[in-house]
Amino acid sequence: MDTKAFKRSLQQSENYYRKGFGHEEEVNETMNSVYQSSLIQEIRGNNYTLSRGDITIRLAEAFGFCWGVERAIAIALEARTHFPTERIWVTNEIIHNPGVNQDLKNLQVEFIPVNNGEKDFSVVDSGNVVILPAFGATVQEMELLNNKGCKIVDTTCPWVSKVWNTVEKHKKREYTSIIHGKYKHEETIATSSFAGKYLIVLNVQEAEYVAQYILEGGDKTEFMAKFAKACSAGFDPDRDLERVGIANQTTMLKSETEEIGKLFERTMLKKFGPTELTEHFQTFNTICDATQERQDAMFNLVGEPLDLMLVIGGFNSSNTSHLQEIAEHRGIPSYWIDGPGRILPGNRIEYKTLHGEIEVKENWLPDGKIIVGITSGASTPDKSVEEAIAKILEQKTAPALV
Ligand SMILES: C/C(=C\COP(=O)(O)OP(=O)(O)O)CO
Ligand code: SF4
Repeated sequence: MDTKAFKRSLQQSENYYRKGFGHEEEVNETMNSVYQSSLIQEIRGNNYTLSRGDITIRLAEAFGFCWGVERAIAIALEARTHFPTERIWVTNEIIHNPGVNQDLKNLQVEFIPVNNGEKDFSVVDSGNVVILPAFGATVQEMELLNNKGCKIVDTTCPWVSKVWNTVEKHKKREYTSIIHGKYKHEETIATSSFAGKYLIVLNVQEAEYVAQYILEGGDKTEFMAKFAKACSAGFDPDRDLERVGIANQTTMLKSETEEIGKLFERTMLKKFGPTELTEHFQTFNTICDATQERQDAMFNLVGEPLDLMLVIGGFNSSNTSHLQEIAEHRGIPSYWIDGPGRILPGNRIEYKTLHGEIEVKENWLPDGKIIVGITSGASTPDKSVEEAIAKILEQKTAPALV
């Protein structure tokens, strides 16, 4: 399929919407009352600090809803207002926050069912409204929905679309896209659907393995087993790594994306020499500002003398996982929760570690004076942070049980 031509014709279709519907005022009011927090605003205005008794809360200087997330939720809410009686679907979670997805369900927005790992689009009828989430959707899904005669409301973040344009450029000039991302993540699945040849690398170690293969060759069977689910159909490492371009999932660890880009640049330089470099390597900066700001703020925060960190965001949220990673690598006790409900009575917390286990920690807030750092992912409403702070204050100021 000529994905670029399809995208262009879709954008001209009268069944395709990617802006609001003129209900901004009403929707902004709802968003403010449901997701914003005056307490958090106050703490922001107080040098990101709140002190009560033995406890000091230090907030990261950038956290919470990014522009793309606010935009996606607002467009979805506007679509509900604009199509009050139509059946409305979302192809996936709109963003990785359980509370926000539940809010949409409460408005009778339905999610495409998944059976045996496959989405079942047979439930969608012509004339239904289908929302594409902030991560986007694959070009095949867009085509299918368009052929069905659905109204498509596209909330894909423009930063994500920028990466799609990048892989289109690679494809046009026959570069293989090396995508730094998670091959199972919706955004990376969508991005790879616009790519020609591609290979997805999760981290620097995987990138180093590929770079070494480029320079020295290696065991092709082992290579293909390692990247079986992370490359385009018919991928051949001996043929398809001569010309590479770098792309990324927008929410990966920024420093890692940069390191991977430099690694492939050095590799191609070594293999082909400086005069041939541009024929074999292409890179564009597609790290989104929000990811950059939240990770930079987190690095600043963990440089302070904190007793512990609380990281709030959906358990399937990639950007939140990287905030947790920064704290864990720094050796700070860090608790990743997907909402304030994980802070339990009796000074206990149910949290996720980077390795994926859900654990319960007793006495997670130590006695005496403590400093707690708090941040939240790009899909977490400030209201959740407010509620978490309220629970911490309640715990620390409640009289001890004897
Ligand atoms: C929509 C989006 C980011 C917003 O945060 P999310 O937590 O929803 O998503 P992600 O970090 O990618 O797992 C994709 O860039
Ligand atoms: S994290 Fe960046 S790319 Fe993702 S939705 Fe937010 S602004 Fe867009």
